Amino acid sequence: MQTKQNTYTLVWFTTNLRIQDNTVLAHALKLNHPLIGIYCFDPRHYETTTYGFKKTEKYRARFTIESVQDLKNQLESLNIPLFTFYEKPEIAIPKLCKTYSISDICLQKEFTSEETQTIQNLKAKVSKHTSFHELYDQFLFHPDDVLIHVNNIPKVFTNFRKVLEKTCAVRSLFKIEKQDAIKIKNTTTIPNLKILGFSEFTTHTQTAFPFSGGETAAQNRLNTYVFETKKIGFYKKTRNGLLGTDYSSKFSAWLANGCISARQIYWAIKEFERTEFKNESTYWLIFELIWRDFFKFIALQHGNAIFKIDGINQQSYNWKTNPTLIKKWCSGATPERFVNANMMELNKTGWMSNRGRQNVASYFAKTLELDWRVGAAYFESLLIDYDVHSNYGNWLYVAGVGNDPRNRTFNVKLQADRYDEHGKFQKQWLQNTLFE
Ligand SMILES: Cc1cc2nc3c(=O)[nH]c(=O)nc-3n(C[C@H](O)[C@H](O)[C@H](O)COP(=O)(O)OP(=O)(O)OC[C@H]3O[C@@H](n4cnc5c(N)ncnc54)[C@H](O)[C@@H]3O)c2cc1C
Repeated sequence: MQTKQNTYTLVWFTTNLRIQDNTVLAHALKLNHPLIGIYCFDPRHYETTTYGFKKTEKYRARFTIESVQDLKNQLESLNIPLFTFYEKPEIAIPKLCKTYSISDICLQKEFTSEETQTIQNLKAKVSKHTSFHELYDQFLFHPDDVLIHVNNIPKVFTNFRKVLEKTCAVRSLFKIEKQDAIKIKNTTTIPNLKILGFSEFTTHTQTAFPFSGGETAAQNRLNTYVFETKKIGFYKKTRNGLLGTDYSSKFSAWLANGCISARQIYWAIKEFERTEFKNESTYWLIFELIWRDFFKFIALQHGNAIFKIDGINQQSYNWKTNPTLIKKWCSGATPERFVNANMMELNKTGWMSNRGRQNVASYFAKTLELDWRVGAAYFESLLIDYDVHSNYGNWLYVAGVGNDPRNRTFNVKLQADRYDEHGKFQKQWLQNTLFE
């Protein structure tokens, strides 16, 4: 393709770390200037928060480094250089704009406060002549294709799902082609764990999430889980599991940083249904992807209320902030073995199953009546797959200030009996601690 050579388009990668089916990248290419990519490891993401723990712990930090390394390799194969900095975007990007003549900046459209504030800060610092192009790319169902106004998004998931399934289609996938080579010297490097403030570490031998970050690893997992092993065909039966890599898809971490799109997973499942078989399980994974969209639409609808103690319900409870109880929960030292085992798993691996998350969150917010935002912030710190909408949406839901119409409390003893009948999971994480 002929491109205009004097000016460049900058693609600012955030949580869309892939080249294929990347709406922002595709849009940038249409502007017909040569492309430069940038990714900023934002120092604010690696600071200690007012709750006393890091905003991002080592597990997600390493997964992000791996994802950005893979993105850089993928972009190189398209002749697009990726500049990487350990600097705030509002500082790094204006500097890059001064070095190169950048006419357009393309990025994923965001709608939560920290992200939008960073974008505002940047806009204030670059030339008025630079055009910004912000595009949604994190949804399964594109917000522009959803016929109901965002203010009228149903509060109950089932109603939301039914409307979307009836009235909305998932957009098709597109391929990004190789570009003409451009002569730009890129000497930037990807920061290592040490630079981000961590020591190197080895992956726990019993982790349920032994995977690496990056588009390549995400595509491998998609192929393995769906087509090679056909485990997708048993998903509904296994999804409440606690041990091993295959009880659920494990797509969440790659989805959270955009190494894979929800659309790519959806269309892979459709292909599987067409060529192999279709059953309740193949549908159920799509059903779960709609849950993911639900919390994104709730964030879009309610803005900052998703971070407020009274949540989207404006529901006041007598929340406690007992530091000893919080510490015991975080370190897996409560009177409940099942809660402790899950917290141990999280602390040692950065992973916890959905069943585990529901139980420990319910125990924190409903049984101990602790300020749910502290629990959510702890998850934000530790989880490899932390995603702002899914994390805060689920915490609101479990804490009774969100979208659960039944406002349930989990009985963790009964849950342990049901989902860890022989105590294998509890033994794995509680016994190990005695020998470490
Ligand atoms: C308190 C709490 C906090 C959570 N925090 C996060 C988070 O920060 N990031 C995150 O991705 N998920 C979060 N979840 C949702 C869910 O636990 C994980 O998405 C899931 O366990 C990831 O495993 P998987 O990819 O194997 O999921 P699968 O069971 O294979 O599901 C496939 C995909 O569907 C989506 N999904 C499944 N369940 C949910 C759900 N309840 N809400 C939203 N999306 C869902 C995920 O994208 C997941 O990758 C949270 C749940 C709870 C109860």
